[in-house]
Amino acid sequence: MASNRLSAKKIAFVGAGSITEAIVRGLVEQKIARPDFLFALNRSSREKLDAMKRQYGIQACTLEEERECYEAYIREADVVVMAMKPKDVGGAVHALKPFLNANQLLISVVAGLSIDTVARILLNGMPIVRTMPNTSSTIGLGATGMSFSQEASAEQQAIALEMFQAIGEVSVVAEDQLDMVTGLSGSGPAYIYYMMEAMIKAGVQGGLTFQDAHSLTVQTVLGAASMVKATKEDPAELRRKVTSPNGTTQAALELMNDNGFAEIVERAVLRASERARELGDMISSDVANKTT
Ligand SMILES: NC(=O)C1=CN([C@@H]2O[C@H](COP(=O)(O)OP(=O)(O)OC[C@H]3O[C@@H](n4cnc5c(N)ncnc54)[C@H](O)[C@@H]3O)[C@@H](O)[C@H]2O)C=CC1
Ligand SMILES: O=C(O)[C@@H]1CCC=N1
Repeated sequence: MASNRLSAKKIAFVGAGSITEAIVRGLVEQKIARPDFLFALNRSSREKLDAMKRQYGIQACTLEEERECYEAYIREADVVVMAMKPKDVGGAVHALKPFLNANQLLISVVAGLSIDTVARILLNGMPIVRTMPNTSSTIGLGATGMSFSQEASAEQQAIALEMFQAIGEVSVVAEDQLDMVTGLSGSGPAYIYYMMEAMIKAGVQGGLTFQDAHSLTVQTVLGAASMVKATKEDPAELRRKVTSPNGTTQAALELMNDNGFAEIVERAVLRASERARELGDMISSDVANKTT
Protein backbone atom coordinates (compact mmCIF):
# COMPACT_ATOMS: atom_id res chain seq x y z
CA MET A 1 0.00 0.00 0.00
CA ALA A 2 1.36 3.42 -0.94
CA SER A 3 2.18 5.57 2.05
CA ASN A 4 -0.35 8.34 2.38
CA ARG A 5 -2.24 10.23 5.07
CA LEU A 6 -5.04 7.67 5.12
CA SER A 7 -2.95 4.52 5.45
CA ALA A 8 -2.42 5.19 9.16
CA LYS A 9 -5.95 6.43 9.92
CA LYS A 10 -8.75 4.51 11.57
CA ILE A 11 -12.00 5.33 9.82
CA ALA A 12 -15.40 4.39 11.30
CA PHE A 13 -18.46 4.43 9.05
CA VAL A 14 -21.72 4.83 10.95
CA GLY A 15 -24.41 3.37 8.70
CA ALA A 16 -23.28 0.55 6.44
CA GLY A 17 -25.52 0.99 3.43
CA SER A 18 -25.01 1.58 -0.29
CA ILE A 19 -22.79 4.64 -0.09
CA THR A 20 -20.60 3.26 2.71
CA GLU A 21 -20.05 0.10 0.71
CA ALA A 22 -19.19 2.17 -2.37
CA ILE A 23 -16.60 4.21 -0.45
CA VAL A 24 -15.16 1.23 1.46
CA ARG A 25 -14.81 -0.84 -1.67
CA GLY A 26 -13.16 2.07 -3.46
CA LEU A 27 -10.69 2.69 -0.61
CA VAL A 28 -9.84 -1.01 -0.24
CA GLU A 29 -9.56 -1.81 -3.93
CA GLN A 30 -7.49 1.31 -4.67
CA LYS A 31 -5.29 0.28 -1.68
CA ILE A 32 -5.66 3.70 -0.11
CA ALA A 33 -6.72 2.62 3.39
CA ARG A 34 -5.83 -0.37 5.55
CA PRO A 35 -8.88 -2.68 5.54
CA ASP A 36 -8.30 -3.61 9.20
CA PHE A 37 -8.41 0.12 10.04
CA LEU A 38 -11.88 0.47 8.50
CA PHE A 39 -14.89 -0.10 10.78
CA ALA A 40 -18.51 -0.30 9.71
CA LEU A 41 -21.38 0.04 12.15
CA ASN A 42 -24.99 -0.57 11.36
CA ARG A 43 -28.16 -0.27 13.34
CA SER A 44 -29.23 -3.66 12.05
CA SER A 45 -28.47 -6.20 9.31
CA ARG A 46 -25.78 -8.50 10.61
CA GLU A 47 -25.71 -10.21 7.18
CA LYS A 48 -24.70 -7.02 5.41
CA LEU A 49 -21.86 -6.40 7.87
CA ASP A 50 -20.68 -10.02 7.67
CA ALA A 51 -20.66 -9.75 3.88
CA MET A 52 -18.60 -6.53 4.03
CA LYS A 53 -16.17 -8.12 6.49
CA ARG A 54 -15.71 -11.12 4.21
CA GLN A 55 -15.49 -9.15 1.00
CA TYR A 56 -13.28 -6.23 2.04
CA GLY A 57 -11.51 -7.50 5.18
CA ILE A 58 -12.83 -4.63 7.30
CA GLN A 59 -14.08 -4.80 10.89
CA ALA A 60 -17.76 -4.50 11.65
CA CYS A 61 -20.39 -4.88 14.31
CA THR A 62 -24.00 -3.91 14.86
CA LEU A 63 -25.10 -1.30 17.30
CA GLU A 64 -27.77 -3.55 18.73
CA GLU A 65 -25.61 -6.59 19.21
CA GLU A 66 -22.26 -5.22 20.23
CA ARG A 67 -22.58 -1.94 22.04
CA GLU A 68 -19.08 -2.09 23.50
CA CYS A 69 -17.55 -2.73 20.14
CA TYR A 70 -19.43 0.24 18.71
CA GLU A 71 -18.18 2.50 21.47
CA ALA A 72 -14.59 1.36 21.03
CA TYR A 73 -14.67 1.89 17.27
CA ILE A 74 -15.98 5.41 17.56
CA ARG A 75 -13.66 6.39 20.40
CA GLU A 76 -10.61 4.99 18.60
CA ALA A 77 -11.39 6.37 15.18
CA ASP A 78 -9.41 9.22 13.64
CA VAL A 79 -12.21 9.83 11.18
CA VAL A 80 -15.92 9.17 11.75
CA VAL A 81 -18.14 9.08 8.68
CA MET A 82 -21.87 9.67 9.14
CA ALA A 83 -23.66 7.65 6.45
CA MET A 84 -27.16 6.99 7.70
CA LYS A 85 -30.44 8.09 6.09
CA PRO A 86 -31.52 11.65 6.92
CA LYS A 87 -34.36 10.41 9.13
CA ASP A 88 -31.86 8.55 11.33
CA VAL A 89 -29.43 11.43 11.80
CA GLY A 90 -31.01 12.91 14.95
CA GLY A 91 -30.85 9.64 16.86
CA ALA A 92 -27.43 8.71 15.49
CA VAL A 93 -25.66 11.96 16.37
CA HIS A 94 -27.04 11.95 19.89
CA ALA A 95 -25.81 8.37 20.31
CA LEU A 96 -22.40 9.25 18.86
CA LYS A 97 -21.88 12.43 20.84
CA PRO A 98 -20.45 10.91 24.06
CA PHE A 99 -17.75 9.07 22.09
CA LEU A 100 -16.55 11.91 19.88
CA ASN A 101 -13.83 14.44 20.61
CA ALA A 102 -12.39 17.53 18.94
CA ASN A 103 -9.25 15.69 17.77
CA GLN A 104 -11.26 13.50 15.47
CA LEU A 105 -12.57 14.47 12.07
CA LEU A 106 -16.28 14.09 11.34
CA ILE A 107 -17.27 13.57 7.72
CA SER A 108 -20.93 13.53 6.69
CA VAL A 109 -22.26 12.19 3.40
CA VAL A 110 -25.90 12.81 4.39
CA ALA A 111 -27.99 14.69 1.82
CA GLY A 112 -29.11 18.09 3.09
CA LEU A 113 -27.41 17.84 6.49
CA SER A 114 -25.70 21.17 7.20
CA ILE A 115 -22.47 21.67 9.09
CA ASP A 116 -24.34 24.01 11.40
CA THR A 117 -26.93 21.36 12.34
CA VAL A 118 -24.22 18.84 13.25
CA ALA A 119 -22.22 21.46 15.17
CA ARG A 120 -25.35 22.51 17.10
CA ILE A 121 -25.81 18.98 18.44
CA LEU A 122 -22.20 18.16 19.12
CA LEU A 123 -21.14 21.46 20.69
CA ASN A 124 -17.60 20.12 20.97
CA GLY A 125 -15.83 22.21 18.35
CA MET A 126 -15.17 19.16 16.19
CA PRO A 127 -13.98 19.77 12.64
CA ILE A 128 -16.72 18.78 10.21
CA VAL A 129 -16.49 17.99 6.52
CA ARG A 130 -19.74 17.93 4.59
CA THR A 131 -19.58 15.88 1.42
CA MET A 132 -21.84 14.63 -1.32
CA PRO A 133 -20.27 11.61 -3.06
CA ASN A 134 -21.94 9.20 -5.45
CA THR A 135 -22.01 5.44 -5.87
CA SER A 136 -19.50 5.46 -8.75
CA SER A 137 -16.90 5.84 -5.97
CA THR A 138 -17.09 2.01 -5.90
CA ILE A 139 -14.91 1.84 -9.02
CA GLY A 140 -12.82 4.95 -8.38
CA LEU A 141 -14.98 7.11 -10.66
CA GLY A 142 -16.95 8.99 -8.02
CA ALA A 143 -17.84 12.67 -8.21
CA THR A 144 -17.86 14.33 -4.79
CA GLY A 145 -18.74 17.84 -3.65
CA MET A 146 -17.10 18.93 -0.40
CA SER A 147 -17.11 21.82 2.12
CA PHE A 148 -15.25 22.29 5.40
CA SER A 149 -16.21 23.80 8.71
CA GLN A 150 -14.01 26.61 10.03
CA GLU A 151 -12.55 24.17 12.57
CA ALA A 152 -11.09 21.89 9.90
CA SER A 153 -7.32 22.44 9.76
CA ALA A 154 -5.35 22.31 6.52
CA GLU A 155 -4.19 18.79 7.48
CA GLN A 156 -7.75 17.61 8.17
CA GLN A 157 -8.95 19.10 4.89
CA ALA A 158 -6.13 17.23 3.15
CA ILE A 159 -7.22 13.95 4.80
CA ALA A 160 -10.80 14.37 3.58
CA LEU A 161 -9.63 15.35 0.12
CA GLU A 162 -7.27 12.38 -0.06
CA MET A 163 -10.04 10.01 0.97
CA PHE A 164 -12.47 11.10 -1.73
CA GLN A 165 -9.87 11.86 -4.42
CA ALA A 166 -8.78 8.24 -4.04
CA ILE A 167 -12.19 7.15 -5.23
CA GLY A 168 -12.91 9.80 -7.84
CA GLU A 169 -12.90 13.53 -8.43
CA VAL A 170 -13.66 16.16 -5.80
CA SER A 171 -15.03 19.69 -6.21
CA VAL A 172 -14.63 21.89 -3.16
CA VAL A 173 -17.64 24.20 -3.15
CA ALA A 174 -19.30 26.72 -0.85
CA GLU A 175 -21.54 24.86 1.57
CA ASP A 176 -24.72 26.45 0.20
CA GLN A 177 -23.95 24.81 -3.17
CA LEU A 178 -23.94 21.26 -1.81
CA ASP A 179 -27.68 20.76 -2.26
CA MET A 180 -27.17 21.58 -5.92
CA VAL A 181 -24.28 19.10 -6.08
CA THR A 182 -26.66 16.52 -4.57
CA GLY A 183 -29.25 17.10 -7.30
CA LEU A 184 -26.61 16.95 -10.02
CA SER A 185 -23.96 14.34 -9.23
CA GLY A 186 -25.18 12.73 -5.97
CA SER A 187 -28.40 11.51 -7.56
CA GLY A 188 -27.03 11.84 -11.10
CA PRO A 189 -25.99 8.22 -11.70
CA ALA A 190 -29.65 7.23 -11.28
CA TYR A 191 -30.73 9.57 -14.11
CA ILE A 192 -28.21 7.99 -16.44
CA TYR A 193 -29.23 4.46 -15.40
CA TYR A 194 -32.86 5.41 -16.05
CA MET A 195 -31.93 6.61 -19.55
CA MET A 196 -30.00 3.38 -20.11
CA GLU A 197 -32.95 1.28 -18.98
CA ALA A 198 -35.14 3.05 -21.55
CA MET A 199 -32.55 2.65 -24.33
CA ILE A 200 -32.18 -1.08 -23.63
CA LYS A 201 -35.96 -1.49 -23.56
CA ALA A 202 -36.28 0.29 -26.90
CA GLY A 203 -33.56 -1.89 -28.42
CA VAL A 204 -35.33 -5.04 -27.33
CA GLN A 205 -38.68 -3.70 -28.60
CA GLY A 206 -36.97 -3.09 -31.93
CA GLY A 207 -35.85 -6.73 -32.16
CA LEU A 208 -32.36 -6.83 -30.59
CA THR A 209 -31.51 -9.49 -28.04
CA PHE A 210 -31.35 -8.15 -24.49
CA GLN A 211 -27.64 -8.90 -24.44
CA ASP A 212 -26.93 -6.91 -27.59
CA ALA A 213 -29.16 -4.02 -26.52
CA HIS A 214 -27.45 -4.01 -23.13
CA SER A 215 -23.85 -4.07 -24.35
CA LEU A 216 -24.47 -1.52 -27.13
CA THR A 217 -26.11 0.83 -24.60
CA VAL A 218 -23.35 0.46 -22.00
CA GLN A 219 -20.60 1.09 -24.54
CA THR A 220 -22.49 4.07 -25.96
CA VAL A 221 -22.83 5.76 -22.56
CA LEU A 222 -19.24 4.94 -21.60
CA GLY A 223 -17.99 6.25 -24.94
CA ALA A 224 -20.05 9.44 -24.76
CA ALA A 225 -18.84 10.38 -21.26
CA SER A 226 -15.26 9.46 -22.18
CA MET A 227 -15.48 11.59 -25.35
CA VAL A 228 -16.52 14.66 -23.36
CA LYS A 229 -13.66 14.07 -20.96
CA ALA A 230 -10.97 13.18 -23.51
CA THR A 231 -11.73 15.80 -26.16
CA LYS A 232 -12.80 18.54 -23.70
CA GLU A 233 -15.31 19.57 -26.34
CA ASP A 234 -18.64 21.04 -25.38
CA PRO A 235 -21.29 18.29 -25.18
CA ALA A 236 -23.46 20.42 -27.49
CA GLU A 237 -20.68 20.40 -30.11
CA LEU A 238 -20.19 16.63 -29.77
CA ARG A 239 -23.95 16.21 -30.14
CA ARG A 240 -23.88 18.28 -33.33
CA LYS A 241 -21.20 15.97 -34.76
CA VAL A 242 -23.52 12.98 -34.33
CA THR A 243 -26.47 14.76 -35.85
CA SER A 244 -26.47 14.51 -39.66
CA PRO A 245 -28.91 16.91 -41.38
CA ASN A 246 -32.28 15.22 -41.74
CA GLY A 247 -30.81 12.03 -40.38
CA THR A 248 -31.75 9.61 -37.65
CA THR A 249 -30.34 11.57 -34.70
CA GLN A 250 -32.13 14.74 -35.77
CA ALA A 251 -35.42 12.80 -35.91
CA ALA A 252 -34.86 11.49 -32.38
CA LEU A 253 -33.76 14.85 -30.96
CA GLU A 254 -36.76 16.60 -32.51
CA LEU A 255 -39.04 14.13 -30.78
CA MET A 256 -37.17 14.71 -27.50
CA ASN A 257 -37.41 18.49 -27.91
CA ASP A 258 -41.09 18.38 -28.79
CA ASN A 259 -41.66 16.45 -25.56
CA GLY A 260 -39.60 18.74 -23.34
CA PHE A 261 -36.73 16.31 -22.67
CA ALA A 262 -34.09 18.91 -21.75
CA GLU A 263 -36.55 20.88 -19.64
CA ILE A 264 -37.60 17.73 -17.77
CA VAL A 265 -33.97 16.85 -17.02
CA GLU A 266 -33.29 20.40 -15.78
CA ARG A 267 -36.41 20.35 -13.62
CA ALA A 268 -35.53 16.91 -12.24
CA VAL A 269 -32.03 18.01 -11.21
CA LEU A 270 -33.42 21.14 -9.55
CA ARG A 271 -36.17 19.13 -7.84
CA ALA A 272 -33.58 16.75 -6.37
CA SER A 273 -31.61 19.73 -5.09
CA GLU A 274 -34.77 21.23 -3.58
CA ARG A 275 -35.46 17.84 -1.96
CA ALA A 276 -31.98 17.92 -0.40
CA ARG A 277 -32.90 21.28 1.15
CA GLU A 278 -36.19 19.84 2.44
CA LEU A 279 -34.35 16.88 3.98
CA GLY A 280 -31.90 19.29 5.62
CA ASP A 281 -34.78 21.29 7.12
CA MET A 282 -36.40 18.08 8.32
CA ILE A 283 -33.18 16.92 10.01
CA SER A 284 -32.69 20.34 11.58
CA SER A 285 -36.15 20.36 13.17
CA ASP A 286 -35.87 16.70 14.19
CA VAL A 287 -32.57 17.52 15.91
CA ALA A 288 -34.11 20.59 17.60
CA ASN A 289 -36.98 18.41 18.94
CA LYS A 290 -34.55 15.82 20.28
CA THR A 291 -32.42 18.51 21.93
CA THR A 292 -35.26 20.32 23.72
N1 LIG B 1 -26.95 6.02 -2.02
C1 LIG B 1 -26.34 7.04 -2.61
O1 LIG B 1 -26.13 7.05 -3.84
C2 LIG B 1 -25.88 8.21 -1.81
C3 LIG B 1 -26.29 8.39 -0.49
N2 LIG B 1 -25.86 9.48 0.21
C4 LIG B 1 -26.30 9.69 1.58
O2 LIG B 1 -25.80 8.61 2.34
C5 LIG B 1 -26.70 8.31 3.41
C6 LIG B 1 -26.95 6.82 3.41
O3 LIG B 1 -27.53 6.46 2.19
P1 LIG B 1 -27.55 4.94 1.71
O4 LIG B 1 -26.22 4.34 1.92
O5 LIG B 1 -28.13 4.95 0.35
O6 LIG B 1 -28.59 4.35 2.77
P2 LIG B 1 -28.86 2.85 3.25
O7 LIG B 1 -30.26 2.80 3.72
O8 LIG B 1 -28.40 1.91 2.19
O9 LIG B 1 -27.88 2.69 4.51
C7 LIG B 1 -28.03 3.39 5.70
C8 LIG B 1 -27.69 2.45 6.84
O10 LIG B 1 -27.58 3.20 8.05
C9 LIG B 1 -27.95 2.37 9.13
N3 LIG B 1 -28.24 3.20 10.31
C10 LIG B 1 -29.30 3.97 10.55
N4 LIG B 1 -29.19 4.58 11.77
C11 LIG B 1 -28.01 4.17 12.30
C12 LIG B 1 -27.34 4.42 13.53
N5 LIG B 1 -27.87 5.21 14.45
N6 LIG B 1 -26.15 3.82 13.75
C13 LIG B 1 -25.62 2.99 12.82
N7 LIG B 1 -26.23 2.71 11.63
C14 LIG B 1 -27.40 3.29 11.38
C15 LIG B 1 -29.14 1.60 8.59
O11 LIG B 1 -29.31 0.37 9.29
C16 LIG B 1 -28.73 1.38 7.12
O12 LIG B 1 -28.14 0.12 6.92
C17 LIG B 1 -27.96 9.13 3.19
O13 LIG B 1 -28.00 10.15 4.13
C18 LIG B 1 -27.80 9.67 1.77
O14 LIG B 1 -28.31 11.00 1.68
C19 LIG B 1 -24.98 10.39 -0.31
C20 LIG B 1 -24.54 10.24 -1.59
C21 LIG B 1 -24.99 9.19 -2.47
O1 LIG C 1 -31.49 9.64 -3.01
C1 LIG C 1 -30.88 10.14 -2.07
O2 LIG C 1 -31.50 10.82 -1.21
C2 LIG C 1 -29.38 9.97 -1.92
C3 LIG C 1 -28.67 11.28 -1.93
C4 LIG C 1 -27.95 11.33 -3.25
C5 LIG C 1 -28.13 10.00 -3.80
N1 LIG C 1 -28.87 9.24 -3.06
